[in-house]
Amino acid sequence: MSHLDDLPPTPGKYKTDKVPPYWMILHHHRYLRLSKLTLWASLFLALFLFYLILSPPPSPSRRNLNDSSSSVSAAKYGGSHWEKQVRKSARPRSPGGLTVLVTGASGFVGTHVSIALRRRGDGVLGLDNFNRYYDPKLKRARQGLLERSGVFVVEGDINDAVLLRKLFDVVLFTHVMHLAAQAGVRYAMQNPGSYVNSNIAGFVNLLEVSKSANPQPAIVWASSSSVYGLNSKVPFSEKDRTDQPASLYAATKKAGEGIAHTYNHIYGLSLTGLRFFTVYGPWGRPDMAYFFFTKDILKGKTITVFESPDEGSVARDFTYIDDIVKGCLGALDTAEKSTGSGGKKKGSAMFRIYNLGNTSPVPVTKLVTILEKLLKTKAKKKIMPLPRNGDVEFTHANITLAQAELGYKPTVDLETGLKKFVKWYMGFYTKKKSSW
Ligand SMILES: O=C(O)[C@H]1O[C@H](OP(=O)(O)OP(=O)(O)OC[C@H]2O[C@@H](n3ccc(=O)[nH]c3=O)[C@H](O)[C@@H]2O)[C@H](O)[C@@H](O)[C@@H]1O
Repeated sequence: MSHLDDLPPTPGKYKTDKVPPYWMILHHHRYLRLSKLTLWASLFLALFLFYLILSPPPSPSRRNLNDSSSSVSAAKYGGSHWEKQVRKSARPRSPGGLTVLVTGASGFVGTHVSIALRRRGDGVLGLDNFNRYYDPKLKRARQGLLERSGVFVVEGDINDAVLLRKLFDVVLFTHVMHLAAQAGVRYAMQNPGSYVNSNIAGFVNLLEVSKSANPQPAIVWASSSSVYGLNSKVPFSEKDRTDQPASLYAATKKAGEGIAHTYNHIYGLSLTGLRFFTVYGPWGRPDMAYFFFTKDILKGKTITVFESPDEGSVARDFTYIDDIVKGCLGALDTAEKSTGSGGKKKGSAMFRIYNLGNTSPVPVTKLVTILEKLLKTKAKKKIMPLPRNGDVEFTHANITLAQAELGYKPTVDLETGLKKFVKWYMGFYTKKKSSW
């Protein structure tokens, strides 16, 4: 019922000797409405004051964050001491070394790439929001490792344009290694917003700030093998179609490739996308199968192993972290300069996409057998048909292009790589007596 519905629809319809005059009714209704309005206004004011008292002051890292579920901690930056740390970390130690901003530096790939760059004398500044997608203690432990290698990690979010501009003001980055992302294929069904927030909005924010920087950096970023989606032609080549994603994660990574292309086209940013194939190894991600299978096998918990609908095995082109690091460094080293300045394109810049895989897919059942052997424990397995949760049946990389242009040549097979992972896992989790 609208607030007008209780007024007489046709004035003059009522007899004047039985009902008060129209203006009196109107006045009475106005009075009632006014007092109701005052009541609601006071209630709203009280609630607003209550909210103001209870809510914490806004932190810069949340300014552009439209998804609260990523649990971004408050950014800690600014001041002369902070700027000194930033400059020191970003300063190359060898002549001609690169000056690289690594986003997602406390992530799995970010940590390894940052340390490798630092070791060979490049300047590296890390950026990470330490969100709670998986155990932040592991990210903090990686941060400790980075600090011991001389890499300072700024705590902040790629959606924070003010922070990014500040970093580009303090340091003239020659390169950005963009690894900050919302990873994981299956989690996209639970928290779709976090994928849009990091992989699309965050990426655009980074590109916006980079295109306005002087000089513009060359950018290398993480795409994913998942962009091949439901393709059945193997091995996957960069020339193949990528328009059938099976998960929102894949769709956001594919969108990232399109977005990158526009920034290359309009602003002359040099951009290189790397399609990683199921990267694993020490300091890895606890949300990935090889990691939580290890944890569950050791605990005697049942693991679920997916199989194809036709009872065939699900397989992945598992790629060891050291091989991926070499591919990342190869991409940074061969990236040509961006051409734009002052936010304007001056000439065409390079745009590249490469597969970084291992070229030998292994069934997930074989992954379990290797783990059982390394852990000397029989796994309790539940075999289940592959659910429609974003997973694809198999991945297999054609790496000819990366081999020819980046000098990429994977050398570690799954058994050798898992051996190194298990060694790290046992050392890390038993030494720390963690609750894992
Ligand atoms: O290659 C990539 O681009 C992607 O690789 C991994 O995704 P995925 O290959 O699905 O890796 P896992 O989640 O570790 O799964 C590995 C295999 O184990 C299987 N699996 C997973 C979970 C489970 O409980 N049981 C199971 O059999 C999956 O179906 C898959 O075949 C990463 O999680 C993504 O972030 C990355 O982008």
